[in-house]
Amino acid sequence: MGPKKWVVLVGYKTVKEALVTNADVFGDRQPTALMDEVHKGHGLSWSNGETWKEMRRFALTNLRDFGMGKKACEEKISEECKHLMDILRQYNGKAVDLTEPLYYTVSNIICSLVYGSPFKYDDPQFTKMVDKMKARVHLAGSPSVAVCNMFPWTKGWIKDREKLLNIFDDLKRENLLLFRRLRETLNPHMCRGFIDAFLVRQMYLEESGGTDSPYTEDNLMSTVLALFAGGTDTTATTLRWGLLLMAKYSHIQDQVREEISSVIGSRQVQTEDRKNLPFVDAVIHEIQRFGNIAPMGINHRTTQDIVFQGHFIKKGTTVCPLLTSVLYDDAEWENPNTFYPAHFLDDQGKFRKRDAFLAFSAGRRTCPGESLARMELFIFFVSLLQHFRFTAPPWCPC
Ligand code: HEM
Repeated sequence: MGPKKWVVLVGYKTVKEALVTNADVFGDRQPTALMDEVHKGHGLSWSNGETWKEMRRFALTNLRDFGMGKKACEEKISEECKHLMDILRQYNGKAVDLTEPLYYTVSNIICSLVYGSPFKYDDPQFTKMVDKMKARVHLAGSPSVAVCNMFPWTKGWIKDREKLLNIFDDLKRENLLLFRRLRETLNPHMCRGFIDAFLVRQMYLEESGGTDSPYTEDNLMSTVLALFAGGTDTTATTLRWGLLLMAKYSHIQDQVREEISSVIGSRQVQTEDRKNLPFVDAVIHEIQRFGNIAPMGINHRTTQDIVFQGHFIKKGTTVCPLLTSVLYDDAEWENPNTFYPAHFLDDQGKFRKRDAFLAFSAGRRTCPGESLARMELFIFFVSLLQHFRFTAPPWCPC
Protein backbone atom coordinates (compact mmCIF):
# COMPACT_ATOMS: atom_id res chain seq x y z
CA MET A 1 0.00 0.00 0.00
CA GLY A 2 1.82 3.16 -1.18
CA PRO A 3 1.37 6.12 1.11
CA LYS A 4 0.04 8.42 -1.61
CA LYS A 5 -2.61 6.04 -2.92
CA TRP A 6 -4.77 5.94 0.17
CA VAL A 7 -6.69 8.70 1.78
CA VAL A 8 -7.20 8.28 5.51
CA LEU A 9 -10.42 9.75 6.89
CA VAL A 10 -9.72 11.04 10.37
CA GLY A 11 -12.38 11.58 13.01
CA TYR A 12 -11.13 13.36 16.12
CA LYS A 13 -12.10 11.98 19.52
CA THR A 14 -11.50 15.18 21.46
CA VAL A 15 -11.10 18.86 20.70
CA LYS A 16 -7.58 18.77 22.12
CA GLU A 17 -6.64 15.98 19.74
CA ALA A 18 -8.06 18.00 16.83
CA LEU A 19 -6.20 21.15 17.84
CA VAL A 20 -2.85 19.45 18.39
CA THR A 21 -2.85 17.03 15.46
CA ASN A 22 -4.42 19.31 12.88
CA ALA A 23 -1.94 22.02 13.77
CA ASP A 24 1.14 19.95 13.41
CA VAL A 25 1.29 16.37 12.19
CA PHE A 26 -1.52 16.85 9.65
CA GLY A 27 -0.12 20.22 8.69
CA ASP A 28 0.90 20.03 5.02
CA ARG A 29 -1.09 20.55 1.83
CA GLN A 30 -2.16 17.77 -0.49
CA PRO A 31 -4.26 18.06 -3.64
CA THR A 32 -7.08 15.65 -4.36
CA ALA A 33 -6.34 13.23 -7.22
CA LEU A 34 -8.33 15.37 -9.66
CA MET A 35 -6.80 18.67 -8.57
CA ASP A 36 -3.39 17.06 -8.90
CA GLU A 37 -4.23 16.08 -12.47
CA VAL A 38 -5.64 19.53 -13.21
CA HIS A 39 -2.46 21.20 -11.95
CA LYS A 40 -0.14 18.84 -13.81
CA GLY A 41 -2.23 19.21 -16.99
CA HIS A 42 -1.60 22.95 -16.87
CA GLY A 43 2.06 22.72 -15.97
CA LEU A 44 1.25 24.22 -12.57
CA SER A 45 3.04 23.05 -9.48
CA TRP A 46 0.98 22.31 -6.38
CA SER A 47 2.66 24.34 -3.71
CA ASN A 48 3.13 22.77 -0.32
CA GLY A 49 5.77 22.75 2.41
CA GLU A 50 7.88 25.92 2.57
CA THR A 51 6.50 27.37 -0.69
CA TRP A 52 2.92 27.27 0.53
CA LYS A 53 3.92 28.68 3.90
CA GLU A 54 5.55 31.63 2.12
CA MET A 55 2.52 32.13 -0.18
CA ARG A 56 0.13 31.93 2.74
CA ARG A 57 2.17 34.37 4.81
CA PHE A 58 2.46 36.80 1.89
CA ALA A 59 -1.27 36.56 1.11
CA LEU A 60 -2.28 37.11 4.72
CA THR A 61 0.04 40.08 5.26
CA ASN A 62 -1.02 41.77 2.04
CA LEU A 63 -4.73 41.08 2.36
CA ARG A 64 -4.55 42.64 5.81
CA ASP A 65 -2.72 45.65 4.34
CA PHE A 66 -5.54 45.97 1.80
CA GLY A 67 -8.04 46.02 4.62
CA MET A 68 -9.01 42.38 5.34
CA GLY A 69 -10.68 42.32 8.74
CA LYS A 70 -10.43 46.14 9.09
CA LYS A 71 -12.72 49.16 8.84
CA ALA A 72 -11.92 49.74 5.14
CA CYS A 73 -13.16 46.27 4.38
CA GLU A 74 -16.31 46.78 6.40
CA GLU A 75 -17.28 49.54 3.98
CA LYS A 76 -16.68 47.29 0.97
CA ILE A 77 -18.82 44.58 2.57
CA SER A 78 -21.65 47.02 3.34
CA GLU A 79 -21.56 48.27 -0.27
CA GLU A 80 -21.91 44.75 -1.66
CA CYS A 81 -24.64 43.98 0.84
CA LYS A 82 -26.59 47.06 -0.26
CA HIS A 83 -26.39 45.81 -3.81
CA LEU A 84 -27.81 42.44 -2.71
CA MET A 85 -30.66 44.16 -0.86
CA ASP A 86 -31.48 46.25 -3.95
CA ILE A 87 -31.83 43.02 -5.91
CA LEU A 88 -34.10 41.52 -3.22
CA ARG A 89 -36.32 44.61 -3.17
CA GLN A 90 -36.99 44.19 -6.88
CA TYR A 91 -38.75 40.90 -6.10
CA ASN A 92 -41.23 42.76 -3.94
CA GLY A 93 -41.92 39.82 -1.64
CA LYS A 94 -42.08 37.17 -4.38
CA ALA A 95 -40.12 33.93 -3.96
CA VAL A 96 -36.49 34.22 -4.98
CA ASP A 97 -33.57 31.82 -5.18
CA LEU A 98 -30.73 33.66 -3.49
CA THR A 99 -27.91 31.41 -4.67
CA GLU A 100 -26.73 33.54 -7.56
CA PRO A 101 -27.01 37.05 -6.07
CA LEU A 102 -25.27 35.85 -2.91
CA TYR A 103 -22.45 34.31 -4.92
CA TYR A 104 -21.86 37.48 -6.93
CA THR A 105 -21.98 39.92 -4.02
CA VAL A 106 -19.80 37.82 -1.72
CA SER A 107 -17.32 37.06 -4.48
CA ASN A 108 -16.88 40.71 -5.33
CA ILE A 109 -15.48 41.35 -1.84
CA ILE A 110 -12.56 38.96 -2.18
CA CYS A 111 -12.15 40.09 -5.82
CA SER A 112 -11.66 43.70 -4.80
CA LEU A 113 -8.93 42.68 -2.33
CA VAL A 114 -7.22 40.34 -4.77
CA TYR A 115 -7.58 42.19 -8.10
CA GLY A 116 -7.55 45.67 -6.57
CA SER A 117 -11.10 46.81 -7.36
CA PRO A 118 -14.56 45.32 -7.45
CA PHE A 119 -16.05 44.20 -10.76
CA LYS A 120 -19.19 45.65 -12.27
CA TYR A 121 -21.99 43.13 -11.83
CA ASP A 122 -22.65 42.96 -15.55
CA ASP A 123 -18.98 42.50 -16.45
CA PRO A 124 -19.02 39.24 -18.47
CA GLN A 125 -15.53 38.34 -17.27
CA PHE A 126 -16.68 38.52 -13.65
CA THR A 127 -19.94 36.64 -14.16
CA LYS A 128 -18.11 33.98 -16.16
CA MET A 129 -15.50 33.47 -13.45
CA VAL A 130 -18.08 33.30 -10.67
CA ASP A 131 -20.32 30.92 -12.65
CA LYS A 132 -17.35 28.66 -13.40
CA MET A 133 -16.31 28.68 -9.77
CA LYS A 134 -19.85 27.80 -8.72
CA ALA A 135 -19.91 24.94 -11.23
CA ARG A 136 -16.52 23.76 -10.00
CA VAL A 137 -17.63 23.66 -6.38
CA HIS A 138 -20.84 21.89 -7.40
CA LEU A 139 -18.89 19.24 -9.31
CA ALA A 140 -16.26 18.92 -6.60
CA GLY A 141 -19.04 18.08 -4.15
CA SER A 142 -20.70 15.49 -6.42
CA PRO A 143 -20.77 11.91 -5.12
CA SER A 144 -18.54 10.56 -7.92
CA VAL A 145 -15.84 13.15 -7.29
CA ALA A 146 -16.10 12.57 -3.52
CA VAL A 147 -15.52 8.84 -4.12
CA CYS A 148 -12.57 9.64 -6.36
CA ASN A 149 -11.06 11.89 -3.70
CA MET A 150 -11.08 8.97 -1.32
CA PHE A 151 -10.05 6.29 -3.84
CA PRO A 152 -7.76 8.24 -6.18
CA TRP A 153 -7.18 5.35 -8.60
CA THR A 154 -10.81 5.60 -9.73
CA LYS A 155 -10.18 8.99 -11.34
CA GLY A 156 -10.12 7.56 -14.89
CA TRP A 157 -13.77 6.47 -14.49
CA ILE A 158 -15.12 9.79 -13.30
CA LYS A 159 -17.37 11.22 -15.96
CA ASP A 160 -17.21 14.75 -14.54
CA ARG A 161 -13.43 14.74 -14.85
CA GLU A 162 -13.43 16.43 -18.27
CA LYS A 163 -15.87 19.08 -17.06
CA LEU A 164 -13.63 19.90 -14.10
CA LEU A 165 -10.59 20.17 -16.36
CA ASN A 166 -12.45 22.50 -18.73
CA ILE A 167 -13.61 24.72 -15.89
CA PHE A 168 -10.06 25.06 -14.68
CA ASP A 169 -8.97 25.93 -18.24
CA ASP A 170 -11.51 28.76 -18.35
CA LEU A 171 -10.60 30.10 -14.92
CA LYS A 172 -6.93 30.04 -15.79
CA ARG A 173 -7.51 31.80 -19.13
CA GLU A 174 -9.55 34.61 -17.55
CA ASN A 175 -6.99 35.06 -14.80
CA LEU A 176 -4.08 35.23 -17.23
CA LEU A 177 -5.90 38.06 -19.02
CA LEU A 178 -6.45 39.86 -15.72
CA PHE A 179 -2.81 39.36 -14.66
CA ARG A 180 -1.67 40.81 -18.00
CA ARG A 181 -3.93 43.85 -17.63
CA LEU A 182 -2.74 44.47 -14.07
CA ARG A 183 0.91 44.04 -15.10
CA GLU A 184 0.51 46.58 -17.92
CA THR A 185 -0.93 49.21 -15.58
CA LEU A 186 1.20 48.39 -12.54
CA ASN A 187 2.50 51.27 -10.43
CA PRO A 188 5.00 49.77 -7.98
CA HIS A 189 4.48 52.69 -5.59
CA MET A 190 0.74 52.24 -5.37
CA CYS A 191 -0.44 48.65 -5.20
CA ARG A 192 -4.15 48.22 -5.84
CA GLY A 193 -4.50 44.73 -4.43
CA PHE A 194 -2.87 41.39 -3.69
CA ILE A 195 -1.85 40.68 -7.31
CA ASP A 196 -0.06 44.03 -7.65
CA ALA A 197 1.84 43.37 -4.42
CA PHE A 198 2.83 39.92 -5.73
CA LEU A 199 4.01 41.35 -9.08
CA VAL A 200 6.06 44.04 -7.32
CA ARG A 201 7.71 41.44 -5.09
CA GLN A 202 8.42 39.32 -8.17
CA MET A 203 10.03 42.30 -9.95
CA TYR A 204 12.08 43.20 -6.94
CA LEU A 205 13.42 39.66 -6.57
CA GLU A 206 14.21 39.45 -10.29
CA GLU A 207 16.09 42.75 -10.17
CA SER A 208 18.08 41.67 -7.13
CA GLY A 209 19.09 38.50 -9.01
CA GLY A 210 17.37 36.10 -6.60
CA THR A 211 17.10 32.53 -7.87
CA ASP A 212 14.63 29.87 -6.80
CA SER A 213 12.06 32.44 -5.83
CA PRO A 214 8.57 31.09 -5.06
CA TYR A 215 7.11 34.28 -6.64
CA THR A 216 6.33 32.61 -9.95
CA GLU A 217 3.28 33.01 -12.16
CA ASP A 218 2.32 29.41 -11.26
CA ASN A 219 2.22 30.20 -7.59
CA LEU A 220 0.38 33.43 -8.25
CA MET A 221 -2.27 31.49 -10.18
CA SER A 222 -2.64 28.79 -7.49
CA THR A 223 -2.90 31.36 -4.72
CA VAL A 224 -5.38 33.58 -6.55
CA LEU A 225 -7.59 30.59 -7.40
CA ALA A 226 -7.43 29.35 -3.79
CA LEU A 227 -8.46 32.79 -2.48
CA PHE A 228 -11.19 33.19 -5.08
CA ALA A 229 -12.63 29.70 -4.39
CA GLY A 230 -12.14 29.93 -0.61
CA GLY A 231 -13.62 33.42 -0.46
CA THR A 232 -16.74 32.80 -2.52
CA ASP A 233 -18.58 29.55 -1.99
CA THR A 234 -17.98 29.18 1.75
CA THR A 235 -19.46 32.48 2.87
CA ALA A 236 -22.27 32.46 0.30
CA THR A 237 -23.29 28.92 1.31
CA THR A 238 -23.16 29.74 5.02
CA LEU A 239 -25.43 32.75 4.45
CA ARG A 240 -27.89 30.57 2.53
CA TRP A 241 -27.91 28.12 5.44
CA GLY A 242 -28.55 31.07 7.75
CA LEU A 243 -31.55 32.36 5.81
CA LEU A 244 -32.95 28.86 5.39
CA LEU A 245 -32.71 28.26 9.15
CA MET A 246 -34.33 31.63 9.86
CA ALA A 247 -37.21 30.72 7.54
CA LYS A 248 -37.58 27.34 9.25
CA TYR A 249 -37.29 28.59 12.84
CA SER A 250 -39.35 31.77 12.66
CA HIS A 251 -39.38 32.24 16.46
CA ILE A 252 -35.56 32.48 16.36
CA GLN A 253 -35.79 34.90 13.45
CA ASP A 254 -38.18 37.01 15.57
CA GLN A 255 -35.68 37.09 18.45
CA VAL A 256 -32.86 38.06 16.08
CA ARG A 257 -34.92 40.87 14.56
CA GLU A 258 -35.95 42.09 18.00
CA GLU A 259 -32.37 42.29 19.23
CA ILE A 260 -31.26 44.11 16.07
CA SER A 261 -34.14 46.54 16.31
CA SER A 262 -33.55 47.37 19.98
CA VAL A 263 -29.74 47.66 19.73
CA ILE A 264 -29.12 49.31 16.36
CA GLY A 265 -32.53 50.29 15.08
CA SER A 266 -32.44 51.21 11.42
CA ARG A 267 -28.90 52.60 11.16
CA GLN A 268 -26.17 50.80 9.18
CA VAL A 269 -24.69 47.93 11.20
CA GLN A 270 -20.97 48.04 12.09
CA THR A 271 -18.60 45.34 13.29
CA GLU A 272 -18.39 46.96 16.75
CA ASP A 273 -22.10 46.24 17.20
CA ARG A 274 -21.36 42.52 17.54
CA LYS A 275 -20.51 42.79 21.26
CA ASN A 276 -23.95 44.28 21.92
CA LEU A 277 -25.76 41.61 19.91
CA PRO A 278 -24.99 38.39 21.83
CA PHE A 279 -28.04 36.51 20.57
CA VAL A 280 -27.27 37.37 16.93
CA ASP A 281 -23.65 36.35 17.47
CA ALA A 282 -24.75 33.03 18.97
CA VAL A 283 -27.15 32.42 16.07
CA ILE A 284 -24.43 33.06 13.47
CA HIS A 285 -22.04 30.66 15.24
CA GLU A 286 -24.77 28.04 15.49
CA ILE A 287 -25.56 28.47 11.77
CA GLN A 288 -21.92 27.71 11.06
CA ARG A 289 -21.78 24.75 13.44
CA PHE A 290 -25.06 23.23 12.31
CA GLY A 291 -24.55 24.10 8.60
CA ASN A 292 -21.16 22.38 8.79
CA ILE A 293 -20.32 23.45 5.26
CA ALA A 294 -16.89 21.80 5.10
CA PRO A 295 -17.67 18.50 6.83
CA MET A 296 -14.54 16.80 5.52
CA GLY A 297 -12.30 19.89 5.65
CA ILE A 298 -9.83 19.77 2.80
CA ASN A 299 -7.09 17.25 2.19
CA HIS A 300 -4.00 17.45 4.35
CA ARG A 301 -0.74 15.53 4.29
CA THR A 302 1.13 14.10 7.25
CA THR A 303 4.47 15.74 7.99
CA GLN A 304 5.85 12.72 9.90
CA ASP A 305 5.11 9.09 10.74
CA ILE A 306 2.49 8.94 13.47
CA VAL A 307 0.51 6.44 15.50
CA PHE A 308 -2.95 8.00 15.64
CA GLN A 309 -5.70 6.40 17.71
CA GLY A 310 -3.67 3.17 17.63
CA HIS A 311 -3.17 3.17 13.82
CA PHE A 312 0.14 3.75 12.11
CA ILE A 313 0.05 6.49 9.45
CA LYS A 314 3.13 7.05 7.34
CA LYS A 315 4.68 10.45 6.63
CA GLY A 316 3.34 11.85 3.33
CA THR A 317 -0.07 10.14 3.62
CA THR A 318 -3.15 12.08 2.52
CA VAL A 319 -5.52 12.60 5.42
CA CYS A 320 -8.96 14.09 5.38
CA PRO A 321 -9.75 15.57 8.80
CA LEU A 322 -13.47 15.26 9.43
CA LEU A 323 -14.44 18.54 11.07
CA THR A 324 -17.90 17.04 11.60
CA SER A 325 -16.42 14.78 14.28
CA VAL A 326 -15.89 17.89 16.43
CA LEU A 327 -18.77 20.13 15.30
CA TYR A 328 -21.30 17.34 15.99
CA ASP A 329 -19.51 15.69 18.94
CA ASP A 330 -22.10 14.78 21.59
CA ALA A 331 -19.46 15.06 24.31
CA GLU A 332 -19.08 18.76 23.44
CA TRP A 333 -22.55 19.96 22.49
CA GLU A 334 -25.78 19.67 24.46
CA ASN A 335 -27.86 19.09 21.31
CA PRO A 336 -25.45 18.35 18.48
CA ASN A 337 -28.12 17.40 15.93
CA THR A 338 -30.42 20.32 16.63
CA PHE A 339 -30.19 23.97 15.60
CA TYR A 340 -29.71 25.35 19.09
CA PRO A 341 -28.21 28.89 19.42
CA ALA A 342 -28.02 28.45 23.23
CA HIS A 343 -24.87 26.38 22.56
CA PHE A 344 -23.16 29.77 22.38
CA LEU A 345 -24.90 31.55 25.29
CA ASP A 346 -24.18 31.47 29.01
CA ASP A 347 -26.75 31.57 31.83
CA GLN A 348 -26.96 35.35 31.61
CA GLY A 349 -27.57 35.34 27.87
CA LYS A 350 -24.02 36.54 27.12
CA PHE A 351 -22.11 35.13 24.18
CA ARG A 352 -19.80 32.27 25.13
CA LYS A 353 -16.93 30.97 23.01
CA ARG A 354 -16.67 27.21 22.50
CA ASP A 355 -13.36 25.41 21.87
CA ALA A 356 -15.16 22.84 19.74
CA PHE A 357 -16.24 25.47 17.25
CA LEU A 358 -13.89 24.40 14.45
CA ALA A 359 -15.85 25.62 11.43
CA PHE A 360 -12.68 27.33 10.19
CA SER A 361 -10.51 24.34 11.17
CA ALA A 362 -7.45 24.83 13.38
CA GLY A 363 -3.69 24.83 13.32
CA ARG A 364 -1.30 26.02 10.66
CA ARG A 365 -3.73 25.16 7.86
CA THR A 366 -6.63 26.98 9.49
CA CYS A 367 -8.71 29.15 7.15
CA PRO A 368 -6.71 32.28 6.31
CA GLY A 369 -9.92 34.14 5.45
CA GLU A 370 -11.54 33.70 8.88
CA SER A 371 -11.48 37.38 9.90
CA LEU A 372 -12.92 38.44 6.54
CA ALA A 373 -15.55 35.70 6.61
CA ARG A 374 -16.65 36.58 10.14
CA MET A 375 -17.08 40.22 9.17
CA GLU A 376 -18.99 39.30 6.00
CA LEU A 377 -21.31 36.91 7.81
CA PHE A 378 -22.07 39.44 10.52
CA ILE A 379 -22.73 42.43 8.26
CA PHE A 380 -24.72 40.50 5.65
CA PHE A 381 -26.78 38.57 8.19
CA VAL A 382 -27.64 41.58 10.35
CA SER A 383 -28.39 43.87 7.38
CA LEU A 384 -30.59 41.27 5.70
CA LEU A 385 -32.61 40.57 8.84
CA GLN A 386 -32.84 44.25 9.65
CA HIS A 387 -34.60 44.91 6.34
CA PHE A 388 -36.34 41.66 5.39
CA ARG A 389 -38.31 38.84 6.88
CA PHE A 390 -37.49 35.42 5.42
CA THR A 391 -40.14 32.77 4.94
CA ALA A 392 -40.23 29.56 2.96
CA PRO A 393 -42.19 29.68 -0.32
CA PRO A 394 -45.66 28.11 -0.05
CA TRP A 395 -44.64 24.97 -1.93
CA CYS A 396 -41.66 24.26 0.36
CA PRO A 397 -42.27 21.41 2.85
CA CYS A 398 -39.87 22.83 5.47
C1 HEM B 1 -17.87 31.00 6.26
C2 HEM B 1 -16.78 31.16 5.59
C3 HEM B 1 -15.61 30.23 5.57
C4 HEM B 1 -15.46 28.98 6.11
C5 HEM B 1 -16.47 28.18 6.95
C6 HEM B 1 -14.14 28.52 5.76
C7 HEM B 1 -13.61 27.30 6.15
C8 HEM B 1 -12.39 26.83 5.73
C9 HEM B 1 -11.88 25.53 6.08
C10 HEM B 1 -12.56 24.51 6.98
C11 HEM B 1 -10.69 25.41 5.47
C12 HEM B 1 -9.76 24.18 5.51
C13 HEM B 1 -8.73 24.40 6.57
C14 HEM B 1 -7.87 23.18 6.75
O1 HEM B 1 -7.45 22.60 5.74
O2 HEM B 1 -7.61 22.78 7.89
C15 HEM B 1 -10.43 26.62 4.71
C16 HEM B 1 -9.31 26.85 3.93
C17 HEM B 1 -9.12 27.99 3.19
N1 HEM B 1 -9.90 29.11 3.19
FE1 HEM B 1 -11.62 29.38 4.19
N2 HEM B 1 -13.52 29.47 5.00
C18 HEM B 1 -14.37 30.54 4.86
C19 HEM B 1 -14.12 31.73 4.21
C20 HEM B 1 -12.95 32.03 3.54
C21 HEM B 1 -12.68 33.32 2.93
C22 HEM B 1 -13.56 34.55 2.96
C23 HEM B 1 -11.45 33.20 2.32
C24 HEM B 1 -10.73 34.28 1.55
C25 HEM B 1 -9.68 34.89 1.96
C26 HEM B 1 -10.97 31.84 2.54
C27 HEM B 1 -9.79 31.32 2.07
C28 HEM B 1 -9.34 30.04 2.33
C29 HEM B 1 -8.12 29.47 1.75
C30 HEM B 1 -7.17 30.16 0.75
C31 HEM B 1 -7.98 28.19 2.29
C32 HEM B 1 -6.86 27.18 2.02
C33 HEM B 1 -5.79 27.32 3.09
C34 HEM B 1 -4.67 26.30 2.95
O3 HEM B 1 -4.71 25.45 2.07
O4 HEM B 1 -3.74 26.36 3.77
N3 HEM B 1 -11.90 31.17 3.31
N4 HEM B 1 -11.48 27.48 4.91
